[in-house]
Amino acid sequence: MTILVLNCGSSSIKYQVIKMSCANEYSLLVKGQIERIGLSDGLLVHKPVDKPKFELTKSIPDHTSGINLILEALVDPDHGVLNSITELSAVGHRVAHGGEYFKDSAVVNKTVKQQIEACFELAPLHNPANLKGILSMENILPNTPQVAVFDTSFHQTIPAKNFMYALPYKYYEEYRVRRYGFHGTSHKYVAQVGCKMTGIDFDHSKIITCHIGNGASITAILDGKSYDTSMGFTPVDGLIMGTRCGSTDPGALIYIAEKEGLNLDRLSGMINKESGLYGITGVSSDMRDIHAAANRGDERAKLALAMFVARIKKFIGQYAALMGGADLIVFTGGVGENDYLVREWVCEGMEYMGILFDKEANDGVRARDIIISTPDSKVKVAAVTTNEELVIASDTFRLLKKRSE
Ligand SMILES: Nc1ncnc2c1ncn2[C@@H]1O[C@H](COP(=O)(O)OP(=O)(O)O)[C@@H](O)[C@H]1O
Ligand SMILES: CC(=O)OP(=O)(O)O
Ligand SMILES: [Mg+2]
Repeated sequence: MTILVLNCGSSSIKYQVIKMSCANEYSLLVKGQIERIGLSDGLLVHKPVDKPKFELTKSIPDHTSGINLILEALVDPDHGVLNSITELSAVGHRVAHGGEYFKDSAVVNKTVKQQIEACFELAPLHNPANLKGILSMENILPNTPQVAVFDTSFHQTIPAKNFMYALPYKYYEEYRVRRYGFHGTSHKYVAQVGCKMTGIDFDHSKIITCHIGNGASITAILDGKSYDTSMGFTPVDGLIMGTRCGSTDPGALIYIAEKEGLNLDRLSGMINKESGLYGITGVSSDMRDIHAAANRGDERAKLALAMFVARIKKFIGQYAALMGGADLIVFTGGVGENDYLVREWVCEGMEYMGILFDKEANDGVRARDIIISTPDSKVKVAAVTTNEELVIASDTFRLLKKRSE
């Protein structure tokens, strides 16, 4: 089964073409990504396994134009990996919000599309992009099955004491307002890889996974199950992100809305698209630009970095308290995998909870699975490259196989 996986993030599209012959046997044909969607210098990086890498810088205004660029690259005579798009037997999609509709991945049909759309207002930066991906592929390959894999599924084990908000109970009953959590596919995958690297038993352990990309979330995984997570009803809660504010006093938002006469739409735009690293600095939503500005002496960029790191530390502390400690902390996502300085700053001064950080092992390491705690550290720390696409391909294979039996 030749599967195209599309992972439409808020600022990026990651893709892979994977050939799967059975659940654990696969070969990768190409992986790539489009970055900086919506900024003036969008970038396509296309890395076929058997051919040289291809890169293209151009403005990529939205996800649809991004998908078109990817499809062109897949069949290009020089760096393509397929003769024709019709060689694809299935498409697996990452979908951010599945609400309480989906506890597992699903083969896309009319109802599934309606339910993804029903979650639009809960994940305004993601679900529209995810559905656009599905519809674009449906147009191009109307007879090819598509599977949706949800960020929220892994978090369905979170107990009510951690997923409920202390709002009037009727809003949970009437509207299912609760914490859902996101990046579940990634949190589970990197926790399992981190366990293999450190010899920790995934099913009997306390793990804190930090998925820090443009969107960022932290999860407490107790005995192999998601126990709490920093994103909430929507992906705007928790950590400071590229353009999202993360946890903020709701009273402050009401106050600003009143002062500025913001309607709910503009308030939502403000917390989702104008806040976070971009909002604090006015420079960029991209962490690389924030470092560059801080190095030039920009005080607000320095402040944003300090706030970003402090927020991650606070969540690690909360989750260690909630689980009675931690055996393993994992960093992943664009920042977690590449930004060794952020990893170092987060782990600084954490000896009190048993973290002995290995600065030498960590220094300069980007995009590599590596243990960054010293051998005698009680709490292990690792950086792990996430592979949401592989999990999505496996789920696509599993569901379509089951359907054909
Ligand atoms: N070498 C790097 N150093 C620091 N940050 C990086 C590096 N490479 C990527 N990033 C950051 O990772 C973030 C994007 O993460 P990613 O997980 O790809 O995003 P998304 O949430 O859209 O999936 C951006 O803020 C980018 O600056
Ligand atoms: C849910 C979410 O924030 O996703 P991303 O990291 O891709 O923006
Ligand atoms: Mg992402």
